[in-house]
Formats: sequence, C-alpha cells, structure tokens
Amino acid sequence: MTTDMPILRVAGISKAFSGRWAVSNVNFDIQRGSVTALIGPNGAGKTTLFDLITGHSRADEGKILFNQQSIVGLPPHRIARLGLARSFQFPRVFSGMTVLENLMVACPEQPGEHLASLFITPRSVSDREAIGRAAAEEMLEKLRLEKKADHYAGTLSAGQKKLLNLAQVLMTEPSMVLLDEPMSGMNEGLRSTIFETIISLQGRSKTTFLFIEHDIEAVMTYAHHVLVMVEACVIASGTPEAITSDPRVIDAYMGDLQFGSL
Ligand SMILES: Nc1ncnc2c1ncn2[C@@H]1O[C@H](COP(=O)(O)OP(=O)(O)OP(=O)(O)O)[C@@H](O)[C@H]1O
Repeated sequence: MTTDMPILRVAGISKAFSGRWAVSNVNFDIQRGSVTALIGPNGAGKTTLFDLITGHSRADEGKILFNQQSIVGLPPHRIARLGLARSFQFPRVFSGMTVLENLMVACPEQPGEHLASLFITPRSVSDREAIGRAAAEEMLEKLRLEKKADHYAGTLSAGQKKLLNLAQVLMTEPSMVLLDEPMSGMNEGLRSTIFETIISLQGRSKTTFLFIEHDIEAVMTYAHHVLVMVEACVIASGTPEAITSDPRVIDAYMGDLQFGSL
C-alpha cells in the first residue's frame, strides 16, 4: 500500500433521519499520520458522520474507503478490527472491574509489534496475560492513570472515564482513531494529558487522529487540518489558520464569537 494514499476517503456520504439530512453529500480525505479536527455548531451532523464512518449507522448514499477498502455496511467490530477505532462522547466502562482489568480486556489477542516486543515468543496463556498486564500498565502510565489501576472503574470521575475509554481504544493499536469531544467534561490537567498522548502517538506510531472538538484553542494548537460542518454539509476544509480567516466560516458559523469557544 502506498503511503501517500489517504488513510480514509469519504465520498458523497449522506444520511437522513425522518426526511431531514443529518449529513449531506460530504466529501473529504484524511491523510495518513495527520491530526484533523472536525468542528461545527450543535446539530451540524458531526457525531452522525462519526457513526457512519465507524459502522454504527448506515449511510443512505456514498462511499467510505479505509486503506482503500470499502467499509460501508461493515459492522463496528469489523471496522475496528481493520484498525479504525473510536472513542465516545459519553463512554461506557465496565464499572465493576478495576481500571487495569478494563484495559486488559481491551488488549488484542494477537498483540502488535509494540506489545509483542515486550516479551519474546509468548507460549502460554499466562505469558499472554503478562503481556496484556504490562501493556495495560504502560498505557495507564502514559495517560497518568496509574494510581487508579486498582480502583473500580465505576468510581472514576467523568473525565477519568473518558481517559480510560481512550486508553481502551489505544490498547487495540489502531492505525486511525476517531475521538468525539475528547476534552468535554475534563479539568485542565486531564485535557492536556489527552492531547499530549495524541501528539506523542502521532509522532511515534504515525497514528492518524480525527477529533470533534468545540474548543478552538485546542483545535488551533493540535490540529494540522480542520473540517467545518454546518447544517449537514462540510463548508470548509484547510489549515487552522486558513479556517479561522475564511469568510464562509465566519459568516456561516463563527459570527461574533471571535474564536472564543465554538
Ligand atoms: N438517531 C437519530 N434519529 C433522528 N435524528 C437524529 C439521530 N441522530 C442525529 N439526529 C439528528 O441529526 C442532526 C445531526 O445531529 P448530530 O448529533 O450528528 O450533530 P452534532 O454536530 O454531533 O451535534 P453536537 O455538537 O450537539 O453533538 C440533528 O438534527 C439531530 O437531531
């Protein structure tokens, strides 16, 4: 596979609910290893677009190619297995399991290169369990949740549950991750942890990220590229600098907000 092909291509995707377009003829490419923000006012269709890409909802029209393979009609678990993973705006975690256990169940049966390198040729179930535990502990440290490892997930704050959900997603070693409002409900410290982790993974493993975010400062700081959705359509696409000075975006969406909070 050539590396200059987009990792994700969305072509003419549309979805209507009760005769009203939630997503209308949306087209864009996501380049491998990039960090892209999807912004737009409430009800613009951002989460619906994520649902369509990840198989949680079926498009009425259009094509979605992941690594040049059509994924329209595939169930979410098949899409996840191809390496396209997603975190949720309101994540569900296994409340009766510890934080560490929540991560260990997310560990793939066939660990990737990074996990496998922790141990050489694992032979038994206990070897595999040890790999899972080591990988989970490493991930908890990365997301600064290591002190919570033995706490029940149900006792975590909403922000910590989102971090745990991100950790579960990253444990599967996806090549692309979709994040739905990763910073909402987070305090300042947790917010920076999320994006530091994203940037370090993007730099180290060339993981591709597409995130929905309302905080324009985070978008300006962390995104290479921005897609703007308004009323079911992508109305602009470009660098953060180009987007914030695009008259169509200012007219249709930002108005007098002066790029405070979107
Ligand atoms: N399952 C559904 N059934 C009916 N209408 C829906 C459904 N899901 C979304 N919609 C409608 O589709 C439109 C787009 O909603 P969506 O949640 O995708 O917007 P959004 O941009 O993610 O908004 P927010 O920023 O508030 O999360 C809205 O008008 C919403 O009411």
